[in-house]
Amino acid sequence: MSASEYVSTRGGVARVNFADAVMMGLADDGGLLLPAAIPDMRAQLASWRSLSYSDLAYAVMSPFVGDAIPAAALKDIICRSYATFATPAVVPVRRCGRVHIAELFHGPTLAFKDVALQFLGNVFEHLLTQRGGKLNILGATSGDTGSAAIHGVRGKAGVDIFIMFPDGRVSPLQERQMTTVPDANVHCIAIKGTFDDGQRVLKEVFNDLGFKRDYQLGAVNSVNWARVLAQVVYYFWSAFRVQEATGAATVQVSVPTGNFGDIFAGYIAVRMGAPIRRLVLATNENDILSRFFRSGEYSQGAVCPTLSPSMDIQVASNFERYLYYRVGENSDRVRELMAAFARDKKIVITDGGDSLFAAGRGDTAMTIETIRRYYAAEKYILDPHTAVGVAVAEQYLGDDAPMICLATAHPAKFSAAIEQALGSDLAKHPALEALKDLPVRRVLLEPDKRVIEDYVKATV
Ligand SMILES: Cc1ncc(COP(=O)(O)O)c(C=O)c1O
Ligand SMILES: N[C@@H](CCOP(=O)(O)O)C(=O)O
Repeated sequence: MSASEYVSTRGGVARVNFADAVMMGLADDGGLLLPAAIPDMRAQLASWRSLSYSDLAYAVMSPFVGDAIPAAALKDIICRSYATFATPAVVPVRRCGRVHIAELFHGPTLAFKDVALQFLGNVFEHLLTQRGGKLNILGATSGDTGSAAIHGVRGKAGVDIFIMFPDGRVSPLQERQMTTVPDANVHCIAIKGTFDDGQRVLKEVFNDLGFKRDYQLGAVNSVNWARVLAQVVYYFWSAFRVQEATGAATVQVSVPTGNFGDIFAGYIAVRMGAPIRRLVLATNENDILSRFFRSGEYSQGAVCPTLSPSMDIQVASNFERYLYYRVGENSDRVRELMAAFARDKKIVITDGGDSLFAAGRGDTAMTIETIRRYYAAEKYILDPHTAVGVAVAEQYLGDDAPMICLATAHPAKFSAAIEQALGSDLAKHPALEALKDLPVRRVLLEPDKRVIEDYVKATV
């Protein structure tokens, strides 16, 4: 079995290579694609420690790409993708009080999504050049994926991008990062509903295989394996940086979580041999995932708006990928469980749990208190999502494995939350200030499969 061949969590798709997996996005049987094998890279760790971010990205990702993209082209794609970041380190890691912050927000749209979406945009461009044809990307966002995906493909030949976002439920600056982009291939759709409604419609449209084929649909959400793969890299990177700084044998990583994409990348990194002892899963009040890891029950509640809007998610797309491993790579069992969840909005796993994960919930009061405390003690401004991760991480400090907290967005994207916590909007970023007076383009539509398909048909 090979890491560069892909299977579906639901077992209904013939094996495909990396290029076909990227173009397929959501698996054609409604499941999610995963590599047929995860390579054990422990023997390589010593030589990986001294690599630059781009060289490490090549080392981590190339076994999963195989011969679908020639080595020189893959290296070029990776270098161009990370040259757009504001710092040569790409992901700087800094000590901040009792934790280490891995800053994932130095890309063009100031959120961790850029790490994967700069890469995916360039992979799409490469594959379209090789294969010909065009691509109509359909995505759903709770705030950050949308603008990162748009900036990954804006102005690229042969690509149109349609992004659905929940009207009134993303921050004003997140919305402007999407709707002020003037390129003719960018189409922003505010939907009357929540992110979960958008993600449901996204999957319904991708499961309409005739429409998917006729309109050459492509996926930028973390249903696309390339998204997860590019995120695996920074788990190794930040673990190495903290090991250098502290001499620790292993680290812990705290991940603010919504759609389970980011922390699932951490899970893959651990399976590859990353020196990570524990993954700390942190949610806001939308706590379906933290409840699952504490109790075994995965049960859907109503989406609740919070100060960390990008994590206002109840149905976590990548949970199905994790479930596949949790039930012993048994796709029949995954199909049964997903059917049960669709029917009952609940599944229960009674296998005694997974000791790799710890989980907790950081609510609004904890988010505000954590932002205040870090500003007072460290003069460091945490964005509200990162603050959720830090608040939960603090419950797991104290053993000899240092704690890395993934900083998933720049605080300037969430000025209302920063103002609420610190009394005034202390976090500004010139790239965001520049958007304030630009004209916006958006349509407002119902979160309905037919409505979205008709809009795509009428636009392309
Ligand atoms: C700023 C921010 N933090 C955390 C998350 C949660 O990441 P994931 O959905 O991969 O769990 C998101 C959204 O994905 C986000 O935009
Ligand atoms: N928080 C995300 C939600 C979409 O998640 P994805 O990782 O599946 O793209 C966002 O910011 O849009």
